[in-house]
Amino acid sequence: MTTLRHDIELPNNIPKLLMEKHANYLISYGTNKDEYNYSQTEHMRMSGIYWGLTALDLMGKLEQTNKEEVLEFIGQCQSDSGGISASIQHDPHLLYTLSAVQILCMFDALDVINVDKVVSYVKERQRYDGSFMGDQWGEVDVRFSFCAVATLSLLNRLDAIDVEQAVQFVLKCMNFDGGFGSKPGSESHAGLIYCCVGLLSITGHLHLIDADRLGWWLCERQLPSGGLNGRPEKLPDVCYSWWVLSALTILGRLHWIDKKGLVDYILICQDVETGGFSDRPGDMVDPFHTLFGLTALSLLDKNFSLKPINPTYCMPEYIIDRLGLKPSRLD
Ligand SMILES: CN(C(=O)[C@H](Cc1cnc[nH]1)NC(=O)OCc1ccccc1)[C@@H](Cc1ccccc1)C(=O)N[C@@H](Cc1c[nH]c2ccccc12)C(=O)NO
Ligand SMILES: [Zn+2]
Repeated sequence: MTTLRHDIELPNNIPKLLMEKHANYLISYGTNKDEYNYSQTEHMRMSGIYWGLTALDLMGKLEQTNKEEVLEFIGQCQSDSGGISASIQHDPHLLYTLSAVQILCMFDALDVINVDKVVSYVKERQRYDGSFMGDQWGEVDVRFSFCAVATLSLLNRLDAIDVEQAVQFVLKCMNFDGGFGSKPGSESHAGLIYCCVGLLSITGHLHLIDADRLGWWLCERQLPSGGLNGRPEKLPDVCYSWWVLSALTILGRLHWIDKKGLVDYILICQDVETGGFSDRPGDMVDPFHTLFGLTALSLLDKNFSLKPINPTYCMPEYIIDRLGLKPSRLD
């Protein structure tokens, strides 16, 4: 009897990587500010800027962006608490504090913010059990542990928090399937696995992971269409290419994936008219899926002439090298 599998059929003509169209899509996305989609994403604007700039840098187009305008915006988003918000006058949060620090590292412009106050904001988010709250309202999620550790390591200030306790909380989120959920007892999810593997890579604790069991769960995400999903029984989605591939790369098991099948799936998700990538063929494109389509292709095949991406930080490798950071990987 046939088991129902959510998946999609791939057309037979696969377009090549349309880099110029993607660069033009991202550059024009930030310019017409009254455009509907732009206005609907104000609550995550800082992350949106990080997605666009990282994608443009991978394509060698960072110098075509308005650096001064971005730096001015970030300076206005740091609150008295030291935390950074998604947009001006919004509440600060670890998610956007990370995005802002990632952008400033790419532009080599950390002087536009008060770094000491960022460090104290992050430090104040850690709880007695090692976990982190995203903001002052107290939601706990292992995503925020990654935000805290990634932010402080980019600032070379990991000394400000209890790293051992942070690692202990991540281990409590590990499930019998080798994966990780958002809190102890939560279901394994590729995005949270990326956060937990990334944190353990930064702190040098990858040896605590069952790499074969987790690697197996991750490569089980690949469907007949070649695409990857984020959990069993879900549809494929371009952004899960990144969450799964970055974790597999850190675990030294990227070769467990059928690369050709995945490359074809990602290329089919390009919009050949407007530029940009969508989650599935035919859907609306957005900067989020455009970044994660490009970062996945960068990990899969050097011949796409994209700059190498660091799997732990989701930032161009040359930036991580410039900062002298060496996140660990299993070989
Ligand atoms: C809030 N987000 C999500 O929940 C997306 C929604 C989605 C896209 N495609 C299917 N669902 N999901 C998502 O990012 O899931 C991956 C994930 C989940 C948890 C932790 C890390 C990654 C997206 C935004 C979004 C909303 C709706 C549609 C498209 C993008 C989002 O901001 N994701 C975060 C995920 C993330 C990346 N790095 C991280 C580091 C720490 C914590 C989170 C992230 C992001 O990209 N930040 O820079
Ligand atoms: Zn997606």
